[in-house]
Amino acid sequence: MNQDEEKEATDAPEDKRRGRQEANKRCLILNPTSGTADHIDKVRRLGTDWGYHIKETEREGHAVALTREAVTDGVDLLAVAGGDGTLHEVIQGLVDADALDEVTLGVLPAGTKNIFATNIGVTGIQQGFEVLEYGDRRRIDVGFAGDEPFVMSCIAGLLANASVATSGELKERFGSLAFVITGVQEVLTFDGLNIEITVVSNGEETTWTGEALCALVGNVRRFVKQGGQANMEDGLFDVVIVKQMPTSDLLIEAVAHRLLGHDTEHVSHVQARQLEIDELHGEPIEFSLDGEPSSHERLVLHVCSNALTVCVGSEYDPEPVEK
Ligand SMILES: Nc1ncnc2c1ncn2[C@@H]1O[C@H](COP(=O)(O)OP(=O)(O)OP(=O)(O)O)[C@@H](O)[C@H]1O
Repeated sequence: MNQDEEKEATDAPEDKRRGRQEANKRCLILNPTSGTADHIDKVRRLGTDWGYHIKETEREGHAVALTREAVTDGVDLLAVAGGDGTLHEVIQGLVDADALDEVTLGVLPAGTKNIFATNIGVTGIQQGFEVLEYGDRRRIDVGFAGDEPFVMSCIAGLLANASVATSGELKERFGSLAFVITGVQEVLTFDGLNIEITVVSNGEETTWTGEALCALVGNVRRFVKQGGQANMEDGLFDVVIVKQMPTSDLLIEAVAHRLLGHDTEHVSHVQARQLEIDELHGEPIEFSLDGEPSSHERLVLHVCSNALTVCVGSEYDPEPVEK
């Protein structure tokens, strides 16, 4: 019995219904195909116990429309059972309905990677329901790439190709490691990006032009040093530019940066409220927005500060210290 199941076995249903009075209209959007799809019965059962109206997705992109419907229904507590892709669609639905500040959002990790859930201290489905009920509410930043919202990251270049190219089968077998495996395969064939990046930081504009392996823009995720959770409430992106370098240096740089926490020659890190990424030769750049692919020659990114209320677990740290 895992921790989640142990806790579930000791919780009486009447305790579950003793929720917050103010959250009187609740809806749960369930992706029955995410992860290994073994969460369906558990989410349906617990969702009903906790008093949620459950809407199940029937196809790719469906969570956008279901979220818009939930807003029209006047829902004020919205649970998302799925992975990061489902969450991305729900955020898009909230933006479409102009309702980012009208609902309180909680996640029930039922995907493959569940990066967002992990970063806000939600580790299991049962615990996720409890966090929705009793957890702290925090207002986090939402990033926009053009007019498309993202909460975790916008990645251009090598890692975008890797995260998009990672097959469902690989993800199922290897989880997080699948991204690393695909990344190593991709690095051998990747040509690099010819880009200009203009960053607005502390009111000052700085431009970087050159050949890059990738540009990583994190809201919830931090990519430098040991990575981990970024400050999601500071109104700033964590921007990392990894310059083009010989493949043989790449691993050394990655190890120095991630494991040893050293700054390295080929990696620039800056915090910014807004940035523009332009391809210099008019070629489209492949981006990954919260893991979903998109393609642009030019992208303007900005942060909407403290735009979304989310239910966070006790492990969530509003001001994580960079390690
Ligand atoms: N009924 C459905 N049939 C097929 N695809 C669906 C259905 N409902 C949702 N989807 C799609 O499933 C995709 C994957 O969902 P999601 O990203 O949440 O799970 P995951 O890939 O397992 O997890 P993670 O993104 O955390 O690694 C999304 O792109 C979504 O559009």
